Amino acid sequence: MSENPKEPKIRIEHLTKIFGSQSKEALKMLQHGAGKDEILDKTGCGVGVADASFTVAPGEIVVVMGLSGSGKSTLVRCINRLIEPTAGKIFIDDEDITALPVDRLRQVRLTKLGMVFQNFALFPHRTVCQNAEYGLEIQGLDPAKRREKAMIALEQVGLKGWEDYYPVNLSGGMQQRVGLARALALDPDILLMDEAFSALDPLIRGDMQDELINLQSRMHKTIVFISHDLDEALKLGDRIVLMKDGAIVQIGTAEQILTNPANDYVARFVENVDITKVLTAESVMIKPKAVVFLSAHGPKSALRFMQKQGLSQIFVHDAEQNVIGYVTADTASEASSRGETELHRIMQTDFVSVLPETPAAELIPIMADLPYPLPVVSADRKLRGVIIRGSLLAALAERGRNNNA
Ligand SMILES: Nc1ncnc2c1ncn2[C@@H]1O[C@H](COP(=O)(O)OP(=O)(O)OP(=O)(O)O)[C@@H](O)[C@H]1O
Repeated sequence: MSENPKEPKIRIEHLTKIFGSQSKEALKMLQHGAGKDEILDKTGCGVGVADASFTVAPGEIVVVMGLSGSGKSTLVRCINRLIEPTAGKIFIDDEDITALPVDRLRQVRLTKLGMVFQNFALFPHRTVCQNAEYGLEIQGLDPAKRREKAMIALEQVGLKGWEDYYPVNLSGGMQQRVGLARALALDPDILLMDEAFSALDPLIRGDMQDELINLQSRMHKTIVFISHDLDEALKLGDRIVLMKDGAIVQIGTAEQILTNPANDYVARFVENVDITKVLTAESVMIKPKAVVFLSAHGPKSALRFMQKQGLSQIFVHDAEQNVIGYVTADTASEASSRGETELHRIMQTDFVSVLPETPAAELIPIMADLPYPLPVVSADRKLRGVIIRGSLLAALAERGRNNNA
C-alpha cells in the first residue's frame, strides 16, 4: 500500500467501458478510431467510457464534469466496480482493482471507498443514526461501537440531535448530510460522490458545497466528485476532468481550463465563466524581487534603491524574509535628510495584504483606494508577490481574451 503523498491515491489507465453483448468487436472498432455513433450502428453497443486515463493525488478533490451521457457515472462506478470495466486498469494505493477477487474487492469497498449518491439512497424505515450506521453494521461492528462512530459522523455533518428522526422528517439537504455521514462513518480514504448535491435547491446546494470544502480542510479525503455543473466543478475541484462522449477532453485546474481550453468544445463550455472568480492573487501578482528591502538597511539606502528601481515605495522584510512594513520614497527622503538611520522606525507597519489564494474578483475593490501595491503574503508571512492595478487589469483582460478566443 502506498502512503507516499507523492504517489497517486487512484490511478486510472486507459479505462474503457462498452455496454452490450458485442463489446469485444466494439472495443476493436474504438481502438481503430471509430466514433460512438458508428459503433452503436454496427454493433448495437454503447460506449460509456473511452480510453480514460488520469490520477488522483491523496487529499485531492477531482471533479469529473461533462454533459448528460458523457460517461461520468460510468467512469466513477468503474472505480469501485459497481460497473465492470471492459478494458484498462484502475489502481488504488497501487493495488489493481480490476484484478481483485470478489472477497478482497468487498473489503476494499468497505474500508477504502465511500460512496454518496444523488438520490441520497437512505432507508426510510431506519432512523438517521441507523442509516449512518449501515456500513459499519455490514462490517460486523458491535452495536455500541457503530453507534459511537455514526454519532461522530453525524456531528461532523451538523446533524447532532437528529439521530432518532426518520429520513422523511428531514429536508433534502439534511437527508444528503445523512448520506454523507453514512459514507464518513466508515472513515474511508476515498469518497466517490455521484452528483451528490444535484437534487438540492440552489441555496442548500451552495451550503453543502461550502460544508464539503470545510470538512475537507479537516479530513483530507481523496474525493472524486461527479457534476454536470461547471460552477460546482470550479468551486470544488482542485482539478477538473472534463468528459465528452466517454472520452476525457481536458484535465486541469480551473484556471488552466479557463485560460487554456484544449479545444473549441472546452472553450465553448467555459465561455460564460467569470474569470475573476477563478483567477487568484497568486496568478496575477508580479514577483517581488524589485519591491522588497531588508530592514537592516537605513532610509538613505532605501531611497537610493527606490530611485534606481523607479519605485515610489517598497515593502520591508526582516532577515527571515517576513514582510513587516512598507516605506514610501517621500518618507525615506524626509527621514534621511533629518539623519534617521533606522528603517523600521519610519516604516508603516499597518498595511493591507492578501493570501495567494484570494480570488481576483476580490482584489479589485481592495485595491481601489490603496496607496501602495497590494502585497500577496502567504500564511507564514512571506511576501510572495505584489499586485499592481495596471498589471491586474492587464492580466484579467489577457486571460479573458484567451478565454473567449
Ligand atoms: N447500463 C447501460 N447500458 C447501456 N448503455 C449505458 C448504460 N449505462 C450507461 N450507458 C451509456 O453510457 C453513456 C454514458 O452514460 P453515463 O450515465 O455514464 O453518463 P453521465 O455523464 O453520467 O450522464 P448523466 O449526467 O446523465 O448521469 C451514455 O451514452 C449511456 O447511454
